[in-house]
Amino acid sequence: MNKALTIAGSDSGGGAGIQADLKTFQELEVFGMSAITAVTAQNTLGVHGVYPMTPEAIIQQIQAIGEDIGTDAVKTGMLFSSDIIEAVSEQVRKYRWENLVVDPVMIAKGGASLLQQEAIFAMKTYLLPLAKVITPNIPEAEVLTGLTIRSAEDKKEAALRLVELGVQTVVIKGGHDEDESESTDLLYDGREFHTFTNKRIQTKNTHGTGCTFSAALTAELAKGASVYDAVLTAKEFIQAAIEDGIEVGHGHGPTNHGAFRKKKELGNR
Ligand SMILES: Nc1ncnc2c1ncn2[C@@H]1O[C@H](COP(=O)(O)OP(=O)(O)O)[C@@H](O)[C@H]1O
Ligand SMILES: Cc1ncc(COP(=O)(O)O)c(N)n1
Repeated sequence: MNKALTIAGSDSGGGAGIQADLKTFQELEVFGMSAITAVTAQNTLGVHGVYPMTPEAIIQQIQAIGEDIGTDAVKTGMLFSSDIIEAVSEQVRKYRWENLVVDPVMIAKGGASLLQQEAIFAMKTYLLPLAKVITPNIPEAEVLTGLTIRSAEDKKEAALRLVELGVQTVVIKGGHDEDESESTDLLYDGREFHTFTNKRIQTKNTHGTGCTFSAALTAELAKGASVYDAVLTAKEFIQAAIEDGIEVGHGHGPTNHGAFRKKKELGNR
């Protein structure tokens, strides 16, 4: 069985972070492992508390996996501080983990900060150059490039700049796009642009969409898929998960991580 490791924050509400990643790995038949960078007290209404782990505790979790089990792919999510980013980058380099997906998580949907402002330098300097794929949403791509992104052309310009930072492939996600009918993700690998477009689903239940998308992409890379094919599957996975979103809590509910498998099983009958 192929293996994937997520290095990210815990979401007590179960829709985003480590919980979303592990559910997604399981659904895509990859053995999931985790190194927790921070514990958040979170539900569908927002983030109520953030408790970062020490860099030592994070390093030890990663080493426990690196020294014994190993992994076929790694993703990072919420990393919170420069110290954590530096520690994680050093471990990824040490184990030569090349299938690295960096989801540069910065702000939760409700507005809470999941990355300190000063950590953006460390993210760009130490972590992004190690990444095979980075998956910023539009506001994150704006912070990383200093550009304002409104049009499809702006997205392309931002992708070009992000590849200049040393990343192999950039996927700028379109969830925050102004387009009301579609959600388009843009892939750029330093040579070609590809777009992945699906119908925009009108729903408030989008908690954890970014985490789930990047976890699906990581699981597919762990199984040996090309980046293009992994993005294609991740896009299908998130579309099904949003379509079948779960009504729990009083705010932004989670997506349904089981929907993609259910849809495939129905299609195969
Ligand atoms: N309402 C929606 N309908 C269809 N796809 C969506 C919707 N919202 C987000 N997506 C898709 O979900 C994935 C995550 O995107 P996004 O919401 O931008 O990430 P984040 O959670 O990091 O802000 C992308 O593939 C995006 O196109
Ligand atoms: C612990 C943690 N990590 C990440 C997110 C971002 O979630 P989203 O996928 O909705 O951007 C979150 N809300 N909580």
